[in-house]
Amino acid sequence: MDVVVAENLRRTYGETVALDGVSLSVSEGEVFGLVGPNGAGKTTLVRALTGTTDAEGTVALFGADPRAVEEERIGLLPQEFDPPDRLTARELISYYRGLYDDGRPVEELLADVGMDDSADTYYENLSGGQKRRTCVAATLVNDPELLILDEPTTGIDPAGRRQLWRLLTDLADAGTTIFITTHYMEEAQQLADRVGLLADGELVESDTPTALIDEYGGDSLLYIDGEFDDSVASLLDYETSLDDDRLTVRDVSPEAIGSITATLEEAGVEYESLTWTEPDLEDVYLELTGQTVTASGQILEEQR
Ligand SMILES: Nc1ncnc2c1ncn2[C@@H]1O[C@H](COP(=O)(O)OP(=O)(O)OP(=O)(O)O)[C@@H](O)[C@H]1O
Repeated sequence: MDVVVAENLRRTYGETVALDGVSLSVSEGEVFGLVGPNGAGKTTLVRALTGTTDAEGTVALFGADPRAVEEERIGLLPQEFDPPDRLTARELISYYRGLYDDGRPVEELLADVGMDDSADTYYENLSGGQKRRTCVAATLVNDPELLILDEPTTGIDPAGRRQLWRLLTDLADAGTTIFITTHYMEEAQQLADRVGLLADGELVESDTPTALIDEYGGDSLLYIDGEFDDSVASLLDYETSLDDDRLTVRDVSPEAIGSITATLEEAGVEYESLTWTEPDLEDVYLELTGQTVTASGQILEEQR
């Protein structure tokens, strides 16, 4: 069953087209990762999906209008969620838990997000990552069937991010449907069953990370650094290019690296170092949109 279905969503703000005909669906138990840089339209899409902004097109959550769905079924973490500063993490989660008849135990929620040790610290004194984790716990009080998280890990340090990934993976394993937005390509690649690539309000492509990388990621590359002459390329049965002191060998599997180095050594070619890289979602995004997204979510440059 599809838990989320959006068809042809379009939202403009004056001259700005924030969403330009976005259609997607998320099936029960699936983790859908929506990736894109700042300004791509992620928050507008979350707001359209949750019925908190008026967009053209249609949205159904659990087959119904988002505004008609029982609140118990959904957990939503908006990007701008600013709880009162003078509540502790425990008090904050308790407050949200109190909105439901049958909420989850507060201690369990604190433990789930790794906040048990800082549970009695005022929200204003928590680190950025601790704040965000506390907010995630607040979205889980009602044990939602559908979790919608708008950039939940922005500003969280790598350890905190990985902890949240584990939590979300556990929730997904237990059957929770998750719609998560992020500008971290690695996060989408790690977490999502399916990834949607959003650029300038358009959903450019969506598929499993593996399928996207296979289709658009390009070749794996082996970089061999050393001082070579032009004849080195002819030794190898691969597509190569020589640039300064770097020989790039395309489409090399990890298993083939040994035979390449053996060939070089047999021919008496010395090299300084080897680096092997495989394509990832960043390469896919660049290939499809011409954009590289920085760690802070900015577009580095339009590369074509
Ligand atoms: N209330 C608004 N009024 C005017 N323009 C808006 C409004 N909300 C969003 N926009 C514009 O719509 C576009 C998409 O914004 P949106 O916040 O959805 O992107 P985003 O991918 O969530 O970015 P970020 O990661 O920075 O939050 C941007 O150009 C933004 O400036």
